[in-house]
Amino acid sequence: MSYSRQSLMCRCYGAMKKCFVFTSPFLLLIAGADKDGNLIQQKLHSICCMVGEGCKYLYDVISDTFSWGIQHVQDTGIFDCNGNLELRVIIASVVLGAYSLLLFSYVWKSRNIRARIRLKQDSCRASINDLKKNIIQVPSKRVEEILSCNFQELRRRLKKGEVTATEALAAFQQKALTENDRLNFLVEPVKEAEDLAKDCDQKTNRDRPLNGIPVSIKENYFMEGYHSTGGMSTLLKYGTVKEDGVLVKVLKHLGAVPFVRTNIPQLMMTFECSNPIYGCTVNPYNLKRGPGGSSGGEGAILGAEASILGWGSDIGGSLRIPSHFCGVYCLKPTAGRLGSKSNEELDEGLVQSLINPTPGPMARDVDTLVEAMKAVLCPFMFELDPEIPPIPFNTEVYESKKKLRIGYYYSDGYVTCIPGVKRGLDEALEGLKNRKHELVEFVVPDVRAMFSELFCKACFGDGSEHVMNMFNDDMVDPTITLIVLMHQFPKFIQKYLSYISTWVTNDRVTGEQMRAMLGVGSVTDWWELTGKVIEFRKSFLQKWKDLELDAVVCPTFPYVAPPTGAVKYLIGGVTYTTLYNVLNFPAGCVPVTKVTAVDQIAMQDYPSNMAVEKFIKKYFSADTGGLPVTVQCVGLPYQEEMVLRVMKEVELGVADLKQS
Ligand SMILES: CCCCCCCCCCCCCCCCCC(=O)NCCO
Repeated sequence: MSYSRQSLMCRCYGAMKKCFVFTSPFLLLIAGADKDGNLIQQKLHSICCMVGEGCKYLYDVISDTFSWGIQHVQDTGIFDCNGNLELRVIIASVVLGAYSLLLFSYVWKSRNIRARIRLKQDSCRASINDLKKNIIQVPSKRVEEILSCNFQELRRRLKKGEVTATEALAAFQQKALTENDRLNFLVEPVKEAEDLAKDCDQKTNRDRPLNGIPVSIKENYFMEGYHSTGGMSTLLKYGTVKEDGVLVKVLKHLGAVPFVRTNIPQLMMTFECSNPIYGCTVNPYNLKRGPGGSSGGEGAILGAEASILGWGSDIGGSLRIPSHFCGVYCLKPTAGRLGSKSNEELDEGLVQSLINPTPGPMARDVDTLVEAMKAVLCPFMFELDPEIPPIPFNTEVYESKKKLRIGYYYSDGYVTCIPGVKRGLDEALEGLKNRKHELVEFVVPDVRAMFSELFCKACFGDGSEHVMNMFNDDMVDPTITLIVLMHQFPKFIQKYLSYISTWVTNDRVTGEQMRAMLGVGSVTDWWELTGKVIEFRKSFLQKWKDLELDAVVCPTFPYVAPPTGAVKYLIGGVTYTTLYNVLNFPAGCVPVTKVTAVDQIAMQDYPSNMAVEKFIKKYFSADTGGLPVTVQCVGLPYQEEMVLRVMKEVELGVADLKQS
């Protein structure tokens, strides 16, 4: 699908609107001015003085522009401003008329957007209700029996014919429908699931590696006949996808049964899970809190045990953050290992290729992730997408008994982890030590610069223009209203606001991030940014090599699931995950513990210098009991098998600790 025509129209419309909105006040001022423009200038001055000293610069700019406007009008002699009332009335009427037109077009557009959203919502609701009515009836005891199987056990039973694929599907559909009423992780059920399951029940198909395993799929994955919107209703206009993406084709080929499509945040660049089409998903452990994002629907469905294997994607933490918030396992592969033709990233035709997203599996134990990776890294996928390096799963690395040298860190130097998260890492490290692995302290480089100067500049290198064009024809979810609103201002005002925000938050990263989102200026700047990313990767790799590490274990995120709607105050935490996207290192998450009452009391000593720390203190000192904590295991590029091995070691080590 190509967005170029829409993009051009949006750009023209957006530019015209901006031009008009920002120049018309000046026209009105001119219309209302006396001969020298004094009256209005005086008013402006007193308003700016009232707002405060900080506005002096703004006043100067406006005042200069205004004087220039008056002068220009007088010089050209087009309008006589010397008290000619009629002319002023004409200017004022034209401006107000144009404003009314703008208002009308806004109302008209909103109406269309709402209608488009309602249509999709109605069709999703109808699909869910249809499934509720027509679901294959399986006795509840049988459902419980199926749901209590782990992946290996379910696969064994399916293979032996002790459980049919149709029964397995019905069990997970039932569970998903029930849990969805409480958590809202469903976008829509997959209608063909029953046919796929029936096909799996043919005896000849039983040997396929994932035969009959129901899998949940994030909404941005391409599936024939389904919309892939990333929560942007404007993309509904392009209709449903015409062909399955690579991973969906591979999963079906392996016998998996995609049975539901799950929710995401609008734009997929935040870790809330809310958008104007499908609504807000909540956390299975605490309904007032979010499941994370952007693969938040996957986090919630797996956390609620209504799926056994899910597929999400990650460019800044979107697999790892929901895993951490919902207490499930995930693997973010090296971008490239599973290719790039599986899911919608909202930028097809306009691709940022410096920091790449990657699809990846989510599950309820390490073994499932291992089996999923073993299965999909197959000749069928390598043939389907020759750009994927034909590297099958390296069982030798995964099963090796060699003792490992593992780096660790408790802090990346920016946002301090809350006590529950630190304790989680303590336990993981103790488990690893007990299993005779060598632990080495690892100091990560300056993540503040990495986040704003590399991650945000790369991801929003066009000054957020592409996404803002899409918002011209969409509703904005309340979770990102502030940041989208800010991008409506001219760049110089955004820059001004970024400095104010650094001062208000006592945190230079917030301002730097805002400026980074204004984009890079030229191709030379982009090349310079590319050079910086390469240099950062090189020096990080050197540090890793100097310490002769096999892997690194560290916090996944500095805090646990936040209240819904609070992410906008807590963005800073994301440096723990974005680091490994900038580096393009594979990373996976293992649940290790849950927040306790003691952890909550220990929040008293949490720092509160920067605004983000104050918010963390506010949101995580209470009501966090029982929320899951994971640790992040990291490996070198294309060493997913090593990451999985370390994850398994952590899983076993922590289990041993709990038993002793
Ligand atoms: C101009 C409007 C932009 C609004 C979006 C809000 C931007 C917040 C600043 C960036 C923070 C980055 C968070 C990253 C979250 C994870 C994203 C991710 O991995 N997405 C996966 C897509 O497959």
